[in-house]
Amino acid sequence: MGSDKMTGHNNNNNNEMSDDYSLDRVPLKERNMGWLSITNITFGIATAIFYFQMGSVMALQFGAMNAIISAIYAIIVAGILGTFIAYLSAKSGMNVNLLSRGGGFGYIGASLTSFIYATNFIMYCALEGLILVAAVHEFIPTIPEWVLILFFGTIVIPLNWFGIKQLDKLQKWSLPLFGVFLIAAIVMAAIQPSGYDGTFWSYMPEGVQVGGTALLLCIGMQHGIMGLTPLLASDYARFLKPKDRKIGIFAIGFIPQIFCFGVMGGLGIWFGVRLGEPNPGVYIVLLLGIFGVLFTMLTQIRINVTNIYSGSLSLSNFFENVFKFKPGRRFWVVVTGVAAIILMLMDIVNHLEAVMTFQGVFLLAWAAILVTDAVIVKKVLKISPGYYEWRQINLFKWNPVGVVSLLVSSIVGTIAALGYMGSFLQSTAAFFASILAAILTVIIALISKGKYYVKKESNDISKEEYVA
Ligand SMILES: Nc1nc2[nH]cnc2c(=O)[nH]1
Repeated sequence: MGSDKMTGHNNNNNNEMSDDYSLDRVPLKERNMGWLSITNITFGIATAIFYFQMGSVMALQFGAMNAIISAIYAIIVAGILGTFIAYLSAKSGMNVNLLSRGGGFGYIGASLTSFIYATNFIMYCALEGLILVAAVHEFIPTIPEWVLILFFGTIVIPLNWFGIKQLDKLQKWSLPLFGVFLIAAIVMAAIQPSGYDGTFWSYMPEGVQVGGTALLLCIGMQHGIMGLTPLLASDYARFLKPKDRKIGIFAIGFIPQIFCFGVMGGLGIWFGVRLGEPNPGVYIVLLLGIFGVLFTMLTQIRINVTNIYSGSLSLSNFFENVFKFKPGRRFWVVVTGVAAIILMLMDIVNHLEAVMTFQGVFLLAWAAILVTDAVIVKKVLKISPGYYEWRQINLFKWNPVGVVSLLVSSIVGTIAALGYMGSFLQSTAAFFASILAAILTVIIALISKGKYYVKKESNDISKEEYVA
């Protein structure tokens, strides 16, 4: 795609798969996707029934109003971060793996983030796959679970073969079907007698009130996943047409958060309260029968295709940076899929709570560092280049700005999130870790005078791609 000259490395794999760009920015002339197409791809994540579950569990345990307030908080924080990150990606043509290289981490520093990010997608892929396997197994218990794991684990691999254009088609065609199933589920729930007499938002379990500990616990649950959606918007926003940028960054960065936490989470609250059941795997099948299984199949395949896509991009970046190993994105699609299958077969996903807690803190802090670096270090203080360098030849291996900020904030935040610093900090750990990460980013950038961002300034980046 003519980008070899720019990267200084051989990009045969990219040439074969014209829409790959796993190790390279998307060149300006290839940024040709409309905002609606890209927003639609990110809806693959937003339609996951995981968000039903979040809403239902929070409402039944901590009260509907606390669940609603925490959802509004999640939409605002994740939406603001997502919009900024979508802007950086649309301007530079890079996803967060590439942005991190010149955005405060250095190229080995950025491989650290890529690796943790990749493991997160593999774990989510296994988690989402197991939800699907459980629903199908419940309906057809004669098929052994391991067969279902192999089948549904494998099916997402070919669905990722042709990159972003294939994702676009898949999400586009399956969205109307999702809409039909969703409306059917809402109608079926509405015509059933409600398990709760009042309006759904007034539901409160015994002894729980609005605000206080119950609200903090809801916020703590939201923190577990809020960092991920803003970051992964970048895998898709980098393909945005420049002329769609104004509306596009908002559509890609903010609207999916409204859908995840607001619409799906809100429906989860309503279903949970109405049916008195926290598990959508149970109530969707109760409401729709065999169609409930098909609905689950659809939502889980939609989300797992995006998990495999983002996972493969992150693994490509890690192995290129650290081992100079560049077998092409498709190789990493297979590795991500197989790793998720192994996690499912070994049944260890449900024993990774501490790891998931760490990931939640880490992802929000990482998003905060990227945004702080762009807005404060690049734009206000102007102590690092106004563009994002991604070529190893021009980069230092490590930049303490992002690496130290992320390690310190994630470690402190995880200790707090695991409950070692009291119950207030347990629920708010990811938020405070991201504030700490932002402050450290500015302090370390000032102390190091931005020395470790680039070895030498480039003069071949178009002004159009500068973010500051
Ligand atoms: N990207 C992503 N976000 C999620 N949020 C909740 N579940 C998931 C998932 O499997 N993948």
